[in-house]
Amino acid sequence: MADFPFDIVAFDLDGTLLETHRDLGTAVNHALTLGGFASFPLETATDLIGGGAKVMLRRAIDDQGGLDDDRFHTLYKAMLAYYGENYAVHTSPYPGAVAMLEALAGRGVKLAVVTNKFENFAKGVLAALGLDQHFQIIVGGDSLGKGRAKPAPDLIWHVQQACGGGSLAFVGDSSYDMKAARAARVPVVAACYGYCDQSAQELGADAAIDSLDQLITALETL
Ligand SMILES: O=C(O)COP(=O)(O)O
Ligand SMILES: [Mg+2]
Repeated sequence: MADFPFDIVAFDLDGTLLETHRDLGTAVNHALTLGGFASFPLETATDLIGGGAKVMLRRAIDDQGGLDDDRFHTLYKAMLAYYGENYAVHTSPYPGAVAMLEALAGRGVKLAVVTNKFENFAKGVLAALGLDQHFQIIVGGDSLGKGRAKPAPDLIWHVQQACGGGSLAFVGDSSYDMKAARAARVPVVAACYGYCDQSAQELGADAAIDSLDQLITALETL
């Protein structure tokens, strides 16, 4: 039993543990350029993140008039290939991430990642940043198959089971995370510094934090 109100803390990745928008945005821009579309400023990539790579490219292309399925698929594959080679160029953990993960582990809490990124990208980027060893399990949008990524509850239940059961709290930055946690019937903390597609109030989390330094106290007072 952990010396903490939760046995397991599961984290979203993009916009929660890692600042990934520059590398994701560069990969989208690579595909947009190949397709003859205008690229966009990397800072605005934050608005496209949350639903996984395909949703991200679809939103960027639909903003410029859309594309037929075959050509979209070609650009999507090019984007994934580019990202797979360049996912840790301008990606870093948010301030306080490592200290917070170590503090939770020191209190006997099991840690997991539940992202809508592809599992191999999530594992690759965490390994490149030297963070993978903190986690008992890392799952992505493709880990359980179609229709089981967030906002479905399945990935959260999967990591809960893989960690041996027990109480779980979830931490995420987007409406996908809030809906998945609600569907899984677990408490959720909103990372308001992330790529939130809604205000803290609209996200309707059980607690909200402005930095990862605030997470442990937020979880203790849920
Ligand atoms: O890459 C995305 O769009 C989503 O990733 P996340 O679930 O880690 O936020
Ligand atoms: Mg996110």
